[in-house]
Amino acid sequence: MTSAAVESFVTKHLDLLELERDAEVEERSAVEQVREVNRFAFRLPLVTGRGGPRGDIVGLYDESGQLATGILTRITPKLVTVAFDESHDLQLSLDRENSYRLLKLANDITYKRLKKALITLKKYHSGPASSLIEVLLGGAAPCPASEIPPLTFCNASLDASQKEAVLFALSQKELAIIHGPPGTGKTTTVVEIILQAVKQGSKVLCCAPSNIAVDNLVERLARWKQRIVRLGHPARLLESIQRHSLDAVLARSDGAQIVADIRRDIDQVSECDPAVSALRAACASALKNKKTQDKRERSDFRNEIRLLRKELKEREEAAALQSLTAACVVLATNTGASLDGPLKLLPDGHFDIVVIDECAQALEASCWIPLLQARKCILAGDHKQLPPTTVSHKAALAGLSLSLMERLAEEHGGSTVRTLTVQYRMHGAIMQWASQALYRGQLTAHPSVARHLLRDLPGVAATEETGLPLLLVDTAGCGLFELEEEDDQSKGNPGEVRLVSLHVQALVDAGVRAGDIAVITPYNLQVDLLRQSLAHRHPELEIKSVDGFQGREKEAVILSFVRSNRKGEVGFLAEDRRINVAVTRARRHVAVVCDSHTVSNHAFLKTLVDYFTEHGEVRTAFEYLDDIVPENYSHESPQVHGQAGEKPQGSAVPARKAPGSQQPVGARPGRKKPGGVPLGSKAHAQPSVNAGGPEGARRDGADHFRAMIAEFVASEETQLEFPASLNSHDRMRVHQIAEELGLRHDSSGEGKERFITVSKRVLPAPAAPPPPAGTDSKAPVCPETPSPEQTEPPIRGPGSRDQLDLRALHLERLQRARGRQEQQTREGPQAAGSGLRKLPEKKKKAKGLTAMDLPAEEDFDALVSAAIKADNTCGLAKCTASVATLGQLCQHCGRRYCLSHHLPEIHGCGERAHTHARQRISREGVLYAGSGTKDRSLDPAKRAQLQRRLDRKLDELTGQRRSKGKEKGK
Ligand SMILES: Nc1ncnc2c1ncn2[C@@H]1O[C@H](COP(=O)(O)OP(=O)(O)OP(=O)(O)O)[C@@H](O)[C@H]1O
Ligand SMILES: [Zn+2]
Ligand SMILES: [Zn+2]
Repeated sequence: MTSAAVESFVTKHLDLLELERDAEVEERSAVEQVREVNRFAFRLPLVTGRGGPRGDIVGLYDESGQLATGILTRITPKLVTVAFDESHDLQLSLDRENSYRLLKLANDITYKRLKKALITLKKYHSGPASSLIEVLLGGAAPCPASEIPPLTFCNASLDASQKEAVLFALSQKELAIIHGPPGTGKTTTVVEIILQAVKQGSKVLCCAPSNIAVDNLVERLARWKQRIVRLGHPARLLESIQRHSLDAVLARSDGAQIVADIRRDIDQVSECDPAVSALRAACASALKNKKTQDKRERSDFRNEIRLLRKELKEREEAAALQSLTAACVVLATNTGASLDGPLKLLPDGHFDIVVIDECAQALEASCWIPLLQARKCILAGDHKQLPPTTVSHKAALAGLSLSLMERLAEEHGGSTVRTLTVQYRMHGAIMQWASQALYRGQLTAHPSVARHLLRDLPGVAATEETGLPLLLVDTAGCGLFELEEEDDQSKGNPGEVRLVSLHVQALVDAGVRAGDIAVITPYNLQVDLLRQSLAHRHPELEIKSVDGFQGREKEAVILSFVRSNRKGEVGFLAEDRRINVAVTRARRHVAVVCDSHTVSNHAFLKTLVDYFTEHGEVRTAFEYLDDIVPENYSHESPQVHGQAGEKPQGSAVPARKAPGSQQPVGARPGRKKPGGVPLGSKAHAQPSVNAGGPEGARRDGADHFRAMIAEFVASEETQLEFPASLNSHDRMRVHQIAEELGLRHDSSGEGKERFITVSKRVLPAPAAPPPPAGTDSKAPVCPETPSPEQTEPPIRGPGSRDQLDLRALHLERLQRARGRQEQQTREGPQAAGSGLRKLPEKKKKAKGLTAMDLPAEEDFDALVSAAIKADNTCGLAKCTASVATLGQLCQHCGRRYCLSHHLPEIHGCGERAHTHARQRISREGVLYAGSGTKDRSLDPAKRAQLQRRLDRKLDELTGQRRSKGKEKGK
């Protein structure tokens, strides 16, 4: 039974590895195109260390082909250090003017080791791992757990779920799985298990897929003064733990002196070899010996060297065996535990337990390298986070990315699994989403973190932002669309880049260190765009796709989900586990920047958006950006004038008021009910938690708000105040509806006090065209209000004041807001007290759209009379030319101008035209002729993309991810 299962498992995985390898080779040839050696400072010559090359193998090429092969020993953003094989050292003379390519060569050793492990597994007949194989592959039930004596925990602060996991792991006979959701102290628990096992006299082989994870364990175990040995090339280990490497341990061992003596002997003899001495002409003794050489002597030298080398090898192996035997815990990457390395020196059955940490991120084949060396295994990890990285999509789908841990957790269910349930990282509100979405609601937040906020950090001010664990900045309805790049799969969204950078700035201004903030986005193009706009301002800020963050944490995390389009297309968006990792990196604050309307078509992201909507603060992008145009209007053609016949004749157009003086003297204050029941209080009766953009909003509870606002529009009221008790998503809807209807909508107040005021707009004179004949002059200056059932953007019939261009209104409003702010600055704080609550200065700056003065009814009267009076003459105040037949409509201000004044720049719309063009660029990612910025804006994106590919490749090489180590055994 087992053998058949093993055989089919092995056959399948050998095939999958083959697929994966082919894909890797293919990808490499794509990457190599961008890797030009002359981008790096090149250090030559670099000499290999003892024991031969162990890092990633690279080839150096010029146009003529391969010049040399070597190994990467160090990579920094500016410098790649390569150790070339000694034979090349003196032949290589690189010309700095020339361009070279450095290619990573196929990592054969890793594949060889993986295959070898699988084949050994297939052939395994009897040995310590026999019953483990039965349990892991043959579907055999694990043996009943053994009784263990009560423990004294080394780490007294373990929580109940951690203690339970330790007891469970120790008592299991073959298999124990420790499932550690984010921040639950999985490594803490694994360390305790190892300490206890060692106390019981066990020998432990401890592995993880990546060098960084292994180093982490070494560090944590070293604190407990354990006898540990870390396998692997010292150059690939963190400096702090290099002293635990086998090489370092050997250097301190008894045999070290003898080994050093032999080594010196070899060197001395070698110097007498003519081939070597030619390279060491400077050596005086070599020169002397050279004279005495003859063929016979030469062969004597060679023999002597051979003997010395043999003795050296024996001595070194004896010393290594001694060190390994003395160690209680041996640590290595999965592939580093291969039996073609130092572990071959140990007798079969030396280890009692194999521990594999981060097991859910390891290829199962790589786990079998250590697994075959013990009778019992303890696997730790979280299969709800990222699976092992694979290059071949096909192989991944066929099962290569299914980790051993995930497979077993599914097959055996709870009987072999213990889950850690107390997490020590996230604010409770951040944790709760992940807990519900992925961990069956099992997680609880430790009291030390449950309520911690950014504002609790030293040096961080208590602003609104630093008091929020969850913030959703919604671009739904704001027209901040993703870029459409036909030639690339990746997506970018410049509007989201702007929002992210405003939010980063708000946090940094409040005193949050940029190094405590991560910006995470699933699309690589967006990573590039974000870096372009943020990296220079905040060098410490980490901007990455999700993968680089696994296993790490940040005080604040900002997510940009990018997708925003009219079709509501999400296509590929990060998979659920990747989103889980992204959110759960955050300790105190998560901000999601997205188009809730588009993104809610992704089932899992919808749970996130819904959760934030219900439990977090929701703001619309309107609150951040003052030059955006509501999506609904962006595809409407400019309103056409032409009902000249309907326009009643009016009096002279009043002169434009000076900036900052829109409010006529004696204006009645807008309707406001401080302390009383706000007008919109009934809006609260129907809160809805469903996320959605404008269209979505229209379908559900937003109908209620729409109806209320419609009622308001039809009334004589100038202002409608919504209660602060509205949840933030409802507030967002109110913003959206008001925006659609061309109403002013302002948020004021802080936190729980935050409320929205919707008010009617005022057009500064010379104003919009007149209302249709017969309309009450007090009728609202708004487009016709759609009925609640209406599912299309409002359509203005010929009878309505369709000349009102909403875009213009929007911009007009912004202009007034600015004027108002300037006025306030001029007049001092007293002037601000007139209407709404005043917001802190900083916030005003950040959002641009804060407290504005309310329009007074006189404004409406003035507006209406202006409108009535707008006749067939040019829109420019001083110009009386007729526009009845030859006029041109300005799409920015919605007025008609004579042919001499129709250009935006001439009649005063230049700024708006510019804004509009910029908006279009950010919306459509297109630059139109004449803008003159194409080169600056697009090419860097491309360049950054290449840079990003390179970075990714380099990241891989540094071995943070799945180790592709191929340490060459001695
Ligand atoms: N019982 C405990 N009491 C207090 N703090 C704890 C406890 N267990 C873990 N922690 C803390 O929680 C943090 C995470 O612990 P650890 O590194 O062990 O987690 P992890 O699960 O391995 O993390 P990840 O899986 O996210 O990489 C550490 O700061 C650790 O000190
Ligand atoms: Zn204009
Ligand atoms: Zn004119």
